[in-house]
Amino acid sequence: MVRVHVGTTLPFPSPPHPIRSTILTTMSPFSPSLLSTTRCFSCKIDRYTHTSPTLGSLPATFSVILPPTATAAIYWLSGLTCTDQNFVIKAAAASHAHEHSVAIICPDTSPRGAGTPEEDDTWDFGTGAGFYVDATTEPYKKHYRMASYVVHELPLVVKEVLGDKVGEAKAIMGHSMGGMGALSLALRNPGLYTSVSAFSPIANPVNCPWGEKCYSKYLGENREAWGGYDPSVLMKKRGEPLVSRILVEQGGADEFLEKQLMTNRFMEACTEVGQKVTLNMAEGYDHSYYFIQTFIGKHVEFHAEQLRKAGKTSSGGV
Ligand SMILES: N[C@@H](CCC(=O)N[C@@H](CSC=O)C(=O)NCC(=O)O)C(=O)O
Repeated sequence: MVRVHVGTTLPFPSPPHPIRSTILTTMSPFSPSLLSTTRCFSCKIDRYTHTSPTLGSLPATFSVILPPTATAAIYWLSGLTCTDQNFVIKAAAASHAHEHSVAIICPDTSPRGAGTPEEDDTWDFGTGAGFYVDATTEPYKKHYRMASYVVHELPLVVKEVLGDKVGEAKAIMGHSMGGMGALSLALRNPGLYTSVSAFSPIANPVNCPWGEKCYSKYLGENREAWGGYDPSVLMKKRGEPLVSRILVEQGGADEFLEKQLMTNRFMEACTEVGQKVTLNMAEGYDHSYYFIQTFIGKHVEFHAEQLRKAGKTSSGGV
């Protein structure tokens, strides 16, 4: 096989010369491959695996709901215990993706097989509980880097498998730990996501048992550092609105609301800085995917509208 470094001048005409394209593809550090493909409404539901340099060279998996007319993408971040598939199977989002011509990209919730202490002992730490942070402590910091994975690496892999189909424009949404991740990553990267929404987010992780358990291990005992991944702390620290409006969906019968989620803390932070936020308290709904399935159409429509208004462009992030 001919090996070349990206950037080397090749003795071939410019793309789309097929030989040149083939050679550059073999140089990818991600080596993505399609695990499965199926169809739902007009959408393809594709599942990919790839090598993830960001996650310490472990294999990573993600799913894509892809309507043929998609021109932009919404990233969906799932909650504790999920893989890339919970949303695809349980949220019934394909008809909405089809209706609004947006792709939905679903990453996994943690690295898998990192081999770090206690990662498979409990459901709310380690595997399935990456919390969308970049760990700073040993031995987690080599693999537990879901913030950088979602913000930096995954869009590159998506571009590699979809080409320019969904462009650069991105929105982000998520559930519970993933709702927290969506809000935090949007706040950490102003301008990167055109819009942000959350279902039952863990709104103030530095002050709840799930957050305390994970952040003390991933980020160490200095609680100041935890605030870098806390939507309420980040919003207050920012001191001004992030986007024109944030959408939050919260079940009134959610079993985790008082002890873990504390949605009111995020609402208070938004009020303090003048951030417009719409909180829909949905009476009778719990924390499950039945709740998500009920309201996902509204969120896809919200993001599609913001992406359209933004003219499908956004700037790079940190
Ligand atoms: N231990 C239980 C509860 C786990 C749970 O409810 N997980 C939620 C997210 S909670 C916050 O991030 C979830 O989305 N579960 C997946 C699903 O498909 O419902 C358990 O293990 O079930």
